[in-house]
Amino acid sequence: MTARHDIHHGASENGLLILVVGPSGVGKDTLLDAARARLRDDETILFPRRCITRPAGSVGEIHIPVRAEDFASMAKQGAFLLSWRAHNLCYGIPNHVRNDVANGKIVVVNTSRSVIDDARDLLGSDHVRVISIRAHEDALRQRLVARGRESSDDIEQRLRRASAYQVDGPNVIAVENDNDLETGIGRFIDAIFHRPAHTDQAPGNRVV
Ligand SMILES: Nc1ncnc2c1ncn2[C@@H]1O[C@H](COP(=O)(O)OP(=O)(O)OP(=O)(O)O)[C@@H](O)[C@H]1O
Ligand SMILES: O=P(O)(O)OC[C@H]1O[C@H](OP(=O)(O)O)[C@H](O)[C@@H]1O
Repeated sequence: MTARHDIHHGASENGLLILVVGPSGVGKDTLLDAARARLRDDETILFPRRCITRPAGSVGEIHIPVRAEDFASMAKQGAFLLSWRAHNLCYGIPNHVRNDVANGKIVVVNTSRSVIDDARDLLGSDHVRVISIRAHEDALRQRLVARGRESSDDIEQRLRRASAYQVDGPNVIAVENDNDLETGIGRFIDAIFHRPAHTDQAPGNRVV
């Protein structure tokens, strides 16, 4: 569903789109919210809200609510840099992000694993970093149930999707979010700045 436009011309050397990916329940929005709060004084780093056909006021992420009947026409009019469908919802990253990256900003967004290559095609791999949040499969279920946003059927559907994609290619940083939240936040912020961080990557059923 992603419109293809070439923005290689004129892109700033420093601009970077950071895609935060991983299976539902792994902690993407939680880590993003914490980083957004801690880095709020850094004008070079932006955490834009996503357009989602999910009603406003849902548990968790603060998003830009879009009516399902409007989403397709918005996508056709080029409103989104990236867009995809998942969990019976439509998601869009607003198109202004392309200019933010071209102007040298670091833009951090929660996206589907299915649009990583679209982003690389659109912005060039040098301007895309992928932060792949990982956790044990059993942690995903516990967290989705505790979050209480989805029905049990939706949770099972999300868990089935957990291992649907492999995250690979250039400039991918894995962040383990199995431990306490503060550890996960520290690792996530290190990955945004691409600071080498200690990761005790224990074996087990990790979900990339
Ligand atoms: N390290 C952690 N330890 C314990 N609980 C966590 C940790 N990280 C996140 N959580 C909790 O797990 C639940 C799911 O987190 P979150 O909504 O951020 O996941 P997500 O990857 O954004 O999921 P989705 O893609 O479905 O939105 C939340 O209730 C959150 O508080
Ligand atoms: O499984 P994949 O395609 O990687 O991710 C599918 C969707 O699940 C998550 O959405 P939400 O935050 O749960 O609404 C991701 O942000 C993405 O939009």
